[in-house]
Amino acid sequence: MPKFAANLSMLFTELPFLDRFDAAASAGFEGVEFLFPYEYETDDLAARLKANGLTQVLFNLSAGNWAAGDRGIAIYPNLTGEFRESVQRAVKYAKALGCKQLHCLAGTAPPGADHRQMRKTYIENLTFAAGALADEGMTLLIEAINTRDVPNYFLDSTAKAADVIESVGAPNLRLQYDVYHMQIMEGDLTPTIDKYLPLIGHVQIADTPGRHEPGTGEINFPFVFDHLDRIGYKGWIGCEYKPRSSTSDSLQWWRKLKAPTI
Ligand SMILES: O=C(O)C(=O)[C@@H](O)CO
Ligand SMILES: [Mg+2]
Repeated sequence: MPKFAANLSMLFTELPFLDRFDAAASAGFEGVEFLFPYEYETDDLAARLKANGLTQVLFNLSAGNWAAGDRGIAIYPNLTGEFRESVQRAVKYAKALGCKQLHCLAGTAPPGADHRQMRKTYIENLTFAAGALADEGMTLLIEAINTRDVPNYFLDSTAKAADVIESVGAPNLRLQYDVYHMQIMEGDLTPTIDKYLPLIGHVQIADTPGRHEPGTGEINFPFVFDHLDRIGYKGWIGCEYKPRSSTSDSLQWWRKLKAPTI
């Protein structure tokens, strides 16, 4: 069975953020991920991880003003200074939390934007970030995101992400393959995973339509999970979905997977 991490930005939101660590561990998770740690003290986060024996699997570099709709700053030529600061800050948090993977959002490119210039900036920023993370034994991840939820997101296909990874050419830059986004944009999930397996550092899941738990939509998750085992995927799977009702109810698929007779 693959290793599953609870995404604390989406699961257990019935609770204050710091209490979600305890809830994830009580539900049987051994790893957690979330969007951003920056409004919390590293000591408080580290204490929750330690008390619950949890691994911090992943979080994101700052991505601009999230509440205002920003989804990354890595492609903007006028924000390279801010980008570099965000790398330093993320590495500081990651070291304190023992976290080995950081995701870098790209940003959105409105119609008429200079895509060639943005790609150049993106490559330069990723090269800088991958270098800074390599010094700490960490991996940088990029994720293709569906443009229905995030219109104009710069990185919107697995092939484009693979091309960017090749252009940067850093061994610690890898792909975050989000099954939900890629079902919307591409379908053909397991052949795509097979093709890009050597690049995949992290997987995330949600069903579609709705971005709810496995079993609520069109994706055959038992097949996908078995497939990941069969092909030897050794990374984590982040449960990055919005529970259709309560988090506890939404975890029925997970209880079944752990104890198939239930
Ligand atoms: O939206 C997603 O999917 C994510 O993985 C977030 O971390 C933002 O990229
Ligand atoms: Mg994702």
